[in-house]
Amino acid sequence: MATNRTFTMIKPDAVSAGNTGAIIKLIEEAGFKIVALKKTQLSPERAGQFYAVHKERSFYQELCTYMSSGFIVPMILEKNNAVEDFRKLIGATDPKKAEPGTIRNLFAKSIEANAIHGSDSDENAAIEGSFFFSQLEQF
Ligand SMILES: Nc1ncnc2c1ncn2[C@@H]1O[C@H](COP(=O)(O)OP(=O)(O)OP(=O)(O)O)[C@@H](O)[C@H]1O
Repeated sequence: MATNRTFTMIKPDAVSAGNTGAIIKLIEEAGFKIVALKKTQLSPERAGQFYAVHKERSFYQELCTYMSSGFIVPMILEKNNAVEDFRKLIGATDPKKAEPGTIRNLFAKSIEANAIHGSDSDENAAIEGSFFFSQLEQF
């Protein structure tokens, strides 16, 4: 199961810019099925927990402030080879380096406000999905 799933969230810059629908359309057109979806907002503390792996990085506090600044749309997605294929679909962290046609190339504002998150491994996809969704919601 885990190898066919990934976790994503549309970040505050893209939600507030009204790009949620356009981004979900690209995700579905790329063959991903939506398993779970919600609109929510993180507190700075919850954002800090989600990005705890980055707590020694210089941008950590700024990232937590940004990620709690508005609504986000977390989702669990399903597709063969989901983690790798989704990282390709969203493109590089820095939108200036993201391939044309990728979600970050099309919608990201900066290396921080980069429109969307994608899990980097099957293990993290499962952990991150469970951060936002109960077992009952992950049918
Ligand atoms: N140099 C930076 N300055 C500011 N913010 C950054 C920087 N590098 C990364 N970030 C922010 O931290 C997030 C996590 O960084 P990471 O290196 O894990 O990138 P990623 O794996 O492409 O992104 P994500 O985990 O969100 O999919 C980035 O998506 C971005 O929002």
